[in-house]
Amino acid sequence: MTITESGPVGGKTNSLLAVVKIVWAAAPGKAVAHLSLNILGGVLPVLTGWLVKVALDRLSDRISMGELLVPAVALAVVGVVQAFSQHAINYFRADLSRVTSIIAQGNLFTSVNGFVGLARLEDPSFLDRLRLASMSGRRSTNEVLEGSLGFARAVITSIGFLTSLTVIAPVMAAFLLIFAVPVLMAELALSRRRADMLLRISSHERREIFYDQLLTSPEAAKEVRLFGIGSFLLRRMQTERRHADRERRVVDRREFRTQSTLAALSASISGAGLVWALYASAHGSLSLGDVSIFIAAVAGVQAAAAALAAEGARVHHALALFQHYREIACMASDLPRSAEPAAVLPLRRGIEFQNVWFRYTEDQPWVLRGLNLCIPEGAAIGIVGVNGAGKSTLVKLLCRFYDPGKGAILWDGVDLRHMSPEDLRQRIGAVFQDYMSYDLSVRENIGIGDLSRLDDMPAIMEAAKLADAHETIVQLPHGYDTAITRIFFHGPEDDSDESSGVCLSGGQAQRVALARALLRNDRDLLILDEPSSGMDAEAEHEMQATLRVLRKGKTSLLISHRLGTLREADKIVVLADGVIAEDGTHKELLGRAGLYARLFTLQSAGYQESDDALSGRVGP
Ligand SMILES: Nc1ncnc2c1ncn2[C@@H]1O[C@H](COP(=O)(O)OP(=O)(O)OP(=O)(O)O)[C@@H](O)[C@H]1O
Repeated sequence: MTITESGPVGGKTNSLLAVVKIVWAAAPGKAVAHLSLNILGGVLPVLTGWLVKVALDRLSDRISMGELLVPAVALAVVGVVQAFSQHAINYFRADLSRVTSIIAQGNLFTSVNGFVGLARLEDPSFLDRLRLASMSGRRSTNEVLEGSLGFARAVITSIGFLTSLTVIAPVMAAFLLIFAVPVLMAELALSRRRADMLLRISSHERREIFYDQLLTSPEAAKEVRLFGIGSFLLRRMQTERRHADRERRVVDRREFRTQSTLAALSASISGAGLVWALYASAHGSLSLGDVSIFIAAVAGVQAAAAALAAEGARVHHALALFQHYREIACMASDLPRSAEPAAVLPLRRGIEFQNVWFRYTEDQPWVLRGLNLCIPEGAAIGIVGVNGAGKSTLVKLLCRFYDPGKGAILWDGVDLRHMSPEDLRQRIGAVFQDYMSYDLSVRENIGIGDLSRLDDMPAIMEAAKLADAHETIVQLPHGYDTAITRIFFHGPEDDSDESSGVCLSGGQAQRVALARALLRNDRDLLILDEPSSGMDAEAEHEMQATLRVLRKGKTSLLISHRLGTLREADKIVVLADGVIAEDGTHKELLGRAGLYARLFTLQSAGYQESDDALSGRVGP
């Protein structure tokens, strides 16, 4: 990651403008109403102070009841407006928070979805930032908005009271004004420290969440219990929490020391001022009304100065977090996008890897070292190699989840980098080795293979039949509408209390994933990375027979460790040390007595030893 603290999105002023933009886009009318109410909220305390002074002065002058009525009624009206406006402010605050956070969330995840590749999502420092960005996208717009309005309110109130105080006690006004400066500076420094601390503890918090999920997820529960690692994981989780808490405590202590010292100083100043005002009143130089406005103004200025510092710090802190949000929301794609992408036409000649070198990061070894591979249109290619040989990496490069470090991958002669990644992926159907099972209904689990056919039941059922999943699905409690879930009762859309979600077996879930890929069977390239690894012998046998028919005449890549499933491929490619060690048909490779022949012989021997009777059916 090359993002600096200030980021490529400008400073805090730009972030403030970005918040204003979001708020304005979300609800301009409500934003104006909220702003007006906050300005009113700043003026009303000063108005109340002056009305009390007028009322007290008139009372001590023993004037008529009629003249007293004016400030009394005005005070009552101001009280009513103040009470109403506070509730209206609360309402607009909550509503603006809702509408702005939905826009911020949309912007953030639109940006993340726009990343072409996977590398950022595999980078821990990016994930830390993303977590902070997601948190601040939800909260910081509101924090910045409310903090700024609170700050504006405090400025108005303090100007009003300071002006009042200047009339009665100019020295006191100057004293309070000077004192507000260090308070503000101290609060800003504290908020900067808090924002830095949050970034520092982010990796501890992420690890804590990881252990938390391990301790509560049904997937991990079996091993956690069998190996008895619950308390080991708990200890690790709490170690992470303690690390984060240590950092938090340091900042809390500093805040406590600074804020309590400033509060004590502030109380001493107002105490001294009060003694002076009472003394001046006793000697006749201040009226009763003057004393009341003096007390209100000193308390008001101090409260406003504290609010200024607190709201300023709040805005500063929220803007610091909001920077993470903006950096990610404004981030360009990780892999370059062509300004004028070439059209991705149906495959006619084939796909070619030309001297492809690839490593995941610059400090890791090369996985592919000058790979040259041709996948002719219409050919069924099998890929073989020991664990870690780079088979899945090759597939990920084909889908352009990464770009080669050197060399190029060509689709009918056009470099994948010159195409729109979305258009390219539209032409590919795939089952990945680490396939997903979504907590959605079976229909949706298959339908998301081609969103345009999400409700096309005949097509979904056809894909399920091809993947040999149909018979299992129709026996589920709600057939294709049954949710595959352990998190939600029915599915994320419908979380009512009565459970009818099911948990599929590994092989059944793999068939659903295969059906999802086969819904895209009309695509130009079908990638199958260990598509039947979790299936029983008979199911795998039938599955391979189906796939053989489906792959006939179609461009496809099949990766499998069970070499028997690749026998009928047009060409088998053996990967080793980042290049093609050998290639040819099954027969040719066996005849060459190389790596393929050795692996195949080892597997055949294993099957024959285990059960000669079955070897004809489920051999490698
Ligand atoms: N996301 C990643 N980040 C860093 N290294 C990775 C990543 N994925 C794979 N690797 C590394 O790249 C190498 C090739 O991995 P790959 O998954 O392509 O192997 P494979 O041939 O598919 O292995 P297997 O047969 O075990 O599935 C391995 O050394 C692996 O550790």
